[in-house]
Amino acid sequence: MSDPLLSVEDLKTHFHTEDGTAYAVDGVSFDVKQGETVAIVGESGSGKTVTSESITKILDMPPGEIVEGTVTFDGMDLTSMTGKELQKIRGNRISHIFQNPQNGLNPVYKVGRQIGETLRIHRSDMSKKEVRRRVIELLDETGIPEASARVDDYPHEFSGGMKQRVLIAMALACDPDLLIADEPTTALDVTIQAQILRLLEDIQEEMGMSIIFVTHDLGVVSEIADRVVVMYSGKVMETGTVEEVFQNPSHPYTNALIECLPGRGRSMNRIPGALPSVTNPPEGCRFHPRCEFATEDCRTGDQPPRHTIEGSHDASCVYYGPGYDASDLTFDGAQNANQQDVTTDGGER
Ligand SMILES: Nc1ncnc2c1ncn2[C@@H]1O[C@H](COP(=O)(O)OP(=O)(O)OP(=O)(O)O)[C@@H](O)[C@H]1O
Ligand code: NI
Repeated sequence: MSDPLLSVEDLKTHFHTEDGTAYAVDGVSFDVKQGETVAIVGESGSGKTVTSESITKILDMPPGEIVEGTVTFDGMDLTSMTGKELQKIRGNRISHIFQNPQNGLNPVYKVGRQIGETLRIHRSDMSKKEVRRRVIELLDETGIPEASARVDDYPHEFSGGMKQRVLIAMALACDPDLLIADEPTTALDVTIQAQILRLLEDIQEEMGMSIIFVTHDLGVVSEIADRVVVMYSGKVMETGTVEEVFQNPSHPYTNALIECLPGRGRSMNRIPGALPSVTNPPEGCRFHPRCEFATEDCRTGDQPPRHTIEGSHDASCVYYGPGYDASDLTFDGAQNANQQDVTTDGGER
């Protein structure tokens, strides 16, 4: 089997704040294979953005610091690279798109010029004419009508959804191996969200890049991802393929997230209880204070190891380890969790 394109191993990204150390990402490991979409999912504050921004080190450091771990991309360790070396990778081999398309564009420059900028930096052998032609092509590919005219428009002349398309065009300009999309549809209305998701799927099919898709919305995950990384309080709770995780949610946290989907299980809107403090997280499993199955073992020591359930499916829960019987995790509404089609509507807060 070939090596994964990206391998994040035991990543710890902490912030030094006035209130102490914030353990935002605290020992996260996962792989992304060539051409696959991996969704990072979890409630607000679980460390999804910090994880994804640690990959290319676009975090503010300080106050952030990668205190441990490695990020291996195509055989290179990104964590030990200099800023200059990383600049050659960002926007070129790994590009990011973000939640708010407003912030990604400079209001004073035409969109075509802004997309072309990426090409001028990373593809300096291209002529002005070639850059313009490629920019129009990119706008066209990302579904902007009359691309050859819109290339000379300013950002304010585009709607929110169209701005996000422009930013996707910019991210794709250099044909990246990995696209990191952090809640790219959250700021858009529901119909536009669906269009942008479809666009990303189409583009991936055509270009074959890998995608890391960050979202708090499990409904979106089942539509777009191949594999899922469920995060909670800076830790990975469960990973597996979309089928494995949706048909057989194994960590009580994942199950609770699925129960929160509209029309599911107990139909609660949110998991009862609050996220733990980021500066003073609980011992043991970080989810134990909210977990109805927690035992003494869950309340002490470190986060439990990620026990394999089957294939690539694992869960960081003592019930899958020695001395426990996983069938004691009697999830309410587990039978409902077998239905595969989950809709995107209603998932947003
Ligand atoms: N610059 C910073 N300084 C201090 N703490 C930070 C900083 N950036 C993030 N954090 C903390 O790190 C934790 C993880 O934040 P992160 O943004 O990764 O969460 P998230 O899972 O992406 O949430 P959301 O769904 O709201 O985007 C949070 O508790 C946050 O307060
Ligand atoms: Ni985030």
